[in-house]
Amino acid sequence: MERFGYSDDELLTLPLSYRADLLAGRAALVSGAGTGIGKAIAVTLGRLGARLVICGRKPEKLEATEALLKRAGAEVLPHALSIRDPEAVAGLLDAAKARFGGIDMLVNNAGGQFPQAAIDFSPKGFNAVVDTNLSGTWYMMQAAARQWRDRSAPGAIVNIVAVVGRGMPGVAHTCAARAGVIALSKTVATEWAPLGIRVNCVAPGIIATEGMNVYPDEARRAMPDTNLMRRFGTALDVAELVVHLAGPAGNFITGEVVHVDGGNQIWGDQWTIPRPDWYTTPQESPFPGR
Ligand SMILES: CCCCCCC/C=C/C(=O)SCCNC(=O)CCNC(=O)[C@H](O)C(C)(C)COP(=O)(O)OP(=O)(O)OC[C@H]1O[C@@H](n2cnc3c(N)ncnc32)[C@H](O)[C@@H]1OP(=O)(O)O
Ligand SMILES: NC(=O)C1=CN([C@@H]2O[C@H](COP(=O)(O)OP(=O)(O)OC[C@H]3O[C@@H](n4cnc5c(N)ncnc54)[C@H](OP(=O)(O)O)[C@@H]3O)[C@@H](O)[C@H]2O)C=CC1
Repeated sequence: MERFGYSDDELLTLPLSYRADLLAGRAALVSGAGTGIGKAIAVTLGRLGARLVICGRKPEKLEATEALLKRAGAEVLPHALSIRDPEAVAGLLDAAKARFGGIDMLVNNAGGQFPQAAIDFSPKGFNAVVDTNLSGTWYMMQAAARQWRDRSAPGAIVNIVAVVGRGMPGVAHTCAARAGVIALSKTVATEWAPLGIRVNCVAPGIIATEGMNVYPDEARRAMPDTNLMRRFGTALDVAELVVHLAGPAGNFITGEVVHVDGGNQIWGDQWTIPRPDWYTTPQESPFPGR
């Protein structure tokens, strides 16, 4: 199988667009940091001087990112949990406070879905995706905001979502959850501005990560045709945008959804499951209008 995503050495050495001490003295919490985009975000923040709290369900994935962050000279606190457990999330924020005095930036990257026709979703499958991507992200946002309020400290949240403006056939559950995160983010950007908390979303298009292996070969092969650049984006494309929004360059940006998608929001098919004949061959509608 084709390798998707960066090697550890690439994550540590690829040139960045920011000065090396940009985030010195700041602490960041990144969810889903054991793989793919989350790992690239954590390592990029660490290379720029931030201290890191990293979380995800599987400790062995976090250990790999921890080792990489140490090679980058960053202090790191790994903490295994499911973001679907609100008490565990509260404990995570407590642990971050005990170790670093609190965080300055929260990046909600953990998430995922499986491709399936919506008509076949089971209640358990639909709920698993909504619990992870919407509820889990919310528990993290609220726990961080409460801590910032209680510390009278400012904070920045970046939520990783997806390109959902036109829907995405095959992943309706995630479209519903991500649209929910976008609406939540815009709403609390307003409620929390008086607390000095900024809230933004990043919507990646197709990004080369090992997470892409959940899609069938045929769907993955067609993915470069879904954007104007005719290729996959990289985890660093996403990570550098996160630095912009969470760091000092983003000080006047809140309530925003920034797409890093090669133009997929305006052009390109988005099928993640085989298309029905309806969309591939000329059809005469069996449902004529009156
Ligand atoms: C052309 C443009 C394409 C753009 C692509 C779309 C943009 C997004 C890309 C990405 O996000 S890249 C990849 C990101 N990573 C992942 O998606 C990770 C893989 N997915 C998951 O981990 C799961 O899907 C999950 C549901 C998000 C995890 O939840 P949980 O661990 O609780 O789930 P499970 O225990 O595995 O399953 C619960 C329940 O869900 C149903 N289900 C799960 N997988 C499938 C499947 N492949 N097909 C059908 N149904 C599935 C099922 O009901 C499960 O219950 P049980 O049957 O196991 O009892
Ligand atoms: N790659 C792409 O093209 C796109 C990705 N995205 C989104 O970007 C994010 C990162 O994707 P990517 O890196 O490609 O995929 P990955 O599958 O590699 O990353 C997802 C991460 O989320 C973690 N995670 C999943 N569920 C939970 C949970 N309940 N609690 C804590 N952590 C969890 C996983 O770790 P563990 O299994 O250890 O819990 C994993 O590290 C996801 O939200 C994804 O949906 C959006 C659009 C496009």
